[in-house]
Formats: sequence, C-alpha cells, structure tokens
Amino acid sequence: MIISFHYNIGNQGIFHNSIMFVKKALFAVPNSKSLPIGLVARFSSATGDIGVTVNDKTGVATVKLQRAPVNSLNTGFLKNIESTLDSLEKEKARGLILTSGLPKIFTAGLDILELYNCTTESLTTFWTQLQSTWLKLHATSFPSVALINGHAPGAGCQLAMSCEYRIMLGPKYTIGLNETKMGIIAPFWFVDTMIDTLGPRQAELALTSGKLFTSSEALKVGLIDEEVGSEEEGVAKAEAFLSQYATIPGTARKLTKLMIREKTISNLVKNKDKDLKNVIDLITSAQVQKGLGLYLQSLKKK
Ligand SMILES: CC/C=C\C/C=C\C/C=C\C/C=C/C(=O)SCCNC(=O)CCNC(=O)[C@H](O)C(C)(C)COP(=O)(O)OP(=O)(O)OC[C@H]1O[C@@H](n2cnc3c(N)ncnc32)[C@H](O)[C@@H]1OP(=O)(O)O
Repeated sequence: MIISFHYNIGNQGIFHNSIMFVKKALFAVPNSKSLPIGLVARFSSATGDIGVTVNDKTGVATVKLQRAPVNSLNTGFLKNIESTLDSLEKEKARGLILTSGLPKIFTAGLDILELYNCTTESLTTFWTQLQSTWLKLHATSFPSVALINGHAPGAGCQLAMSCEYRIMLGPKYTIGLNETKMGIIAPFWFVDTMIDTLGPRQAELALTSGKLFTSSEALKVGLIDEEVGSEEEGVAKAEAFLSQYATIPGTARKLTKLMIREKTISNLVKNKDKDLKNVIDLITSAQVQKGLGLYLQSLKKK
C-alpha cells in the first residue's frame, strides 16, 4: 500500500509565510511496488509554482522550481522558495534536491525586470528578499543537492552553489556568474560563494570574464561535482549522495556545515545594508539602466 498525503499549500496572498500541511487522502495503489512514495505538494501562485515531493522513507524532499518561461527570480518567487525551505525545516526534511520543473532552464537568475526601471523602494524589497532567501538556502540544516537540469546563469548559479552538491545534466547547458558580461558586478556574497566553491584563482578568472561554463568545463574547475546524461541518472546520483547522511548524526553534520560556511554567511548578515546600498547605487545609475535595457532587448530579439 502506498500512502500519499497532499500538502495543500496556499497561495502566498492568502497564507503568507505559513504553508499549510493538510492530510487529505490515504489511498491504496493496486499492483504497484515501485511508485514514488511520499508526500506530494504543489505550491501555486501568480509568482511561480513550487512542486514539493517528499519521499516518506528517506525524508528527502524534491523541490521543483516552475515559473515560466525561464524560472527568473522575482520577489514573489523568491518569497515562495523561502517559505518552502521554512516548511521543510519545520517538517524536519532529511535532504533537499533542488531542481527545475521547466525544460532546458534551471533558473535564468534574477528577473531582470526587477532591476530595469525599478524604484529605490521596489529594488529594496526585491534585494532584501533575495538576501533572505539565499541565507536560508545557504544554511539549511538538511543536506542539499542542486540537480541542474538546464541553464543556470547569474543568481541561478548562486542558488546551485549554495547547495552542498551539484549534479548537472550535460552537455548542452551552461552555468556561471555572468554579471560582468552584462556590465554589472556580482555582489560580494556571490563572489564569496564562488571563491568558497572554486578557490580564489578560478573564481577570479570566472568572475572577471563573466564566464558561462559548459557542464564539462564546470566539472573540470569544480563548479559542479558530477555530470550526468539524463535526469533519471541525476536523481539516482542525488539520492545516493544524500543517502550517505542517513547514518550521520544530524546535529554534528549541520554544525560542521555552518562552521565552514560561517564566514560567508556572517559577511552578508553584518553587511546587508551596505550590500543594499551598493546595489541601489549601481543598478539605479543611468548607465546601468541603459545597459540593462539593451540586454533585455537582446534577449527578446533572439
Ligand atoms: C559595487 C557593486 C556592488 C554590488 C552589485 C550590484 C548589483 C548586482 C545586481 C545583480 C546581480 C545579477 C544577477 C543575475 O542573476 S542577472 C540575470 C542573469 N541571467 C541572465 O543573464 C540570463 C539571460 N537569459 C538567457 O540567457 C536566456 O534567456 C536563457 C539561456 C536563460 C534561456 O534561453 P531561451 O532561448 O530558452 O529563452 P529566451 O527566448 O532567451 O527567453 C524567454 C523569455 O524570457 C525572458 N528572460 C530570459 N532571461 C530572463 C531574466 N533573467 N529575467 C527576465 N526575463 C528573462 C526573455 O527576455 C524572453 O522574454 P520574451 O521574449 O518576452 O518571451
């Protein structure tokens, strides 16, 4: 017998930060021994869907980002991601597989429409949410894997780097912090995270050129840990990675992770306001606004 629960997760306008977990159905699935077991959830809102499936044997949650067309991260979507992580913490998830429910794109990074023609007020709301969502993902108490099943430029790469392990579907997609290519600068905590991931030498080369790595290049420099040929293979590798933690005491694991990440986390926590001021000064400048406008046009012209 397969037991399935459906989370009924409210639309953010109604439930704000609290995700409601409602046991809705208990049913038998005839003649089935191998169907995925567990909790199934769907988070719907005008600002993106987040599908959550929790395997009730392992406690591992698969979180699928879904905001068509390219999973770009706007304020509402970031808020939904943060709420989902809060719920997984509350429900004591044993692991996270962060992936995309869209074909070809993990996430296209920040929604450039949040940066272009923005006001100081709207940018403040957006950036504060980005900081908050990232801090949550970077410090989850459970182990995390990014299953990068599509392109991951800019903040898409940043989300992936904040997971503890990265598995990327090859060979067509690219990943990297491409800010300099857009005429902007990666924030210091993106830079810190890339240095933590690649070491200073490779991070400097990658960041100054805004390099977008193919999966095999990313594997070579250590931006990803494994390259796979199919999503199924990726899921199996992610589950295998997470399964090693089943026998490691959770508190020891979590404290070790936080000790290693502490410098990068506290650098942002202590300098949130400075970071915001940097962003406002840079992004609202006439020159950067012009560049962002041209970049958006070039995306639309394709
Ligand atoms: C002292 C300084 C201190 C501090 C620093 C200050 C500031 C730092 C600020 C910001 C950091 C920025 C981080 C980022 O993440 S910026 C975004 C980076 N991402 C990109 O550059 C990706 C751009 N997109 C693409 O390359 C392609 O779209 C992609 C490969 C993802 C998919 O290609 P595909 O051919 O499948 O789709 P498209 O036809 O290109 O796109 C469809 C549709 O989506 C729109 N689009 C794409 N990306 C974005 C985006 N990131 N935001 C908003 N909209 C996006 C695209 O325009 C198309 O729209 P439409 O034609 O209307 O359908």
